[in-house]
Amino acid sequence: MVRLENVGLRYGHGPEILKDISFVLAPGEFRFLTGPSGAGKTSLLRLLFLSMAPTRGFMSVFGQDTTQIGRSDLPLLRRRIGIVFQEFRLLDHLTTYENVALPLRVAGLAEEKYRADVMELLKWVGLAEQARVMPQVLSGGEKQRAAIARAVIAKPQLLLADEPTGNVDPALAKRLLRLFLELNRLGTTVLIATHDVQLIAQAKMPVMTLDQGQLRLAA
Ligand SMILES: Nc1ncnc2c1ncn2[C@@H]1O[C@H](COP(=O)(O)OP(=O)(O)OP(=O)(O)O)[C@@H](O)[C@H]1O
Repeated sequence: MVRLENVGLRYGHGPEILKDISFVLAPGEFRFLTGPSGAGKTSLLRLLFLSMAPTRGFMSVFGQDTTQIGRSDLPLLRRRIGIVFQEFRLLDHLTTYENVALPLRVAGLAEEKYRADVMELLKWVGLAEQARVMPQVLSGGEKQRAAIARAVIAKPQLLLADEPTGNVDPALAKRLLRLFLELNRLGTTVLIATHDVQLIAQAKMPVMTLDQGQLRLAA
């Protein structure tokens, strides 16, 4: 699904912030990515979402060498990835419902085919009442849940999530974890960057730790 070999990353002429990162994420795996603030977790997710290219090393996503992926290939490849950004990135001109439904609309599905699924997922993440409101009026935790719902609605092959429980209480975090685990059970490969030790303890899934740009894998 994902392979990195001795990947390094620097921003401009700055210091190398990811150093010799090597790991394989096999199809169907569920892993956490943790590490201190500034360790490079978001940067690693940016690489996997193909928002940036490594400055050295080899990387492949869905079996494709990322240096061979052209700009025009990106939209189709990204449709296979669900992503929860730390800053949510909801579209301001769409309602919560429309934001969550967007991946299905983009995939060409007719609304009558997905309306019930979107409403059910909104209910599951506790946003049924907010379906018709615009993102500006949502709280931080509500925005986060909308972003998660949008990332999982199309059952992507790969789910990348950056601090997906950073804005919700422990009970909701537990509920969201169930959503990620269920998605994984249905076949999605999952990588979650988080500081949430409770979440990691509950999931009992492998943890990769980034420290000063270097990766350690702990069981
Ligand atoms: N666009 C950028 N330009 C220059 N430096 C950047 C950029 N984005 C991140 N960095 C630097 O890269 C390093 C890693 O940042 P990154 O956001 O990947 O860490 P993180 O582990 O996700 O941190 P946090 O847990 O606080 O979100 C930091 O030193 C940061 O200042």
